[in-house]
Amino acid sequence: MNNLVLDARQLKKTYTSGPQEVTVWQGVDLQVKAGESIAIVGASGSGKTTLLNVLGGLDVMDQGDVLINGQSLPALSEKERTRLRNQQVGFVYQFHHLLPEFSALENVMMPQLLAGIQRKQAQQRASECLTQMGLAHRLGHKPAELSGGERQRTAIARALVNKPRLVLMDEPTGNLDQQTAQQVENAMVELAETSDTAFVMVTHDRDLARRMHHQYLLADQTLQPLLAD
Ligand SMILES: Nc1ncnc2c1ncn2[C@@H]1O[C@H](COP(=O)(O)OP(=O)(O)OP(=O)(O)O)[C@@H](O)[C@H]1O
Repeated sequence: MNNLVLDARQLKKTYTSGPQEVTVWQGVDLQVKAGESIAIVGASGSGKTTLLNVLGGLDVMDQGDVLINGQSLPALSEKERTRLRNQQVGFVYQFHHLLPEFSALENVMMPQLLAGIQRKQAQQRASECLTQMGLAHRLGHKPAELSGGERQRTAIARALVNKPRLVLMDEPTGNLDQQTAQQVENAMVELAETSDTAFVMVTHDRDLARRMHHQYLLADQTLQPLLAD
């Protein structure tokens, strides 16, 4: 079991709403191996984003344990968690969150500079990642000078640049028109097929979910394998 990248055990998350404690989900188990891709679908409000944030150490759970590469997130200090996130986890969101005043290349270099990698080396690796996403001709463009699909592919390149073991994606094509979404999806599916990174994607789109190796449904406060419909 040593190629398990993500090992989430018996997770429970609650929110306090006035005098009431509201359970978002409980008893959540999820294991993802290197090279595996999984999709999580579920209705709006079922807790998909909350789960992704807990898996990536951006939010805390009430019970359970999350191990990334065998390291238990609750056992780490905040500083160690930040370091682990920077070096081993990539995030892709529905909105690209690129820095507007920097070029695509500089945006993708950023996580490496934060990790202490030298500028020249960072530049080369960022250029490689953007080229892999079909953006070799857009390195110097700022986000406002890129199309929606190009921005999202830049965000994916940024998530991959530090060679993370795990990539977490929250509705990565949710903000794109159908044709652009299709192009970005194809790029993601190819990545998931060819790399040994583990991918966890939250999506409303069951067709896209089916292109991942395994599908789960978040409903009735639990995570369960999604049966074919
Ligand atoms: N900080 C908070 N305090 C209280 N309740 C919260 C908080 N954040 C989220 N919730 C509640 O937790 C539930 C799950 O929210 P979450 O955003 O994870 O759902 P989701 O499945 O990702 O929804 P969507 O598909 O609409 O993005 C919702 O009912 C939401 O209102």
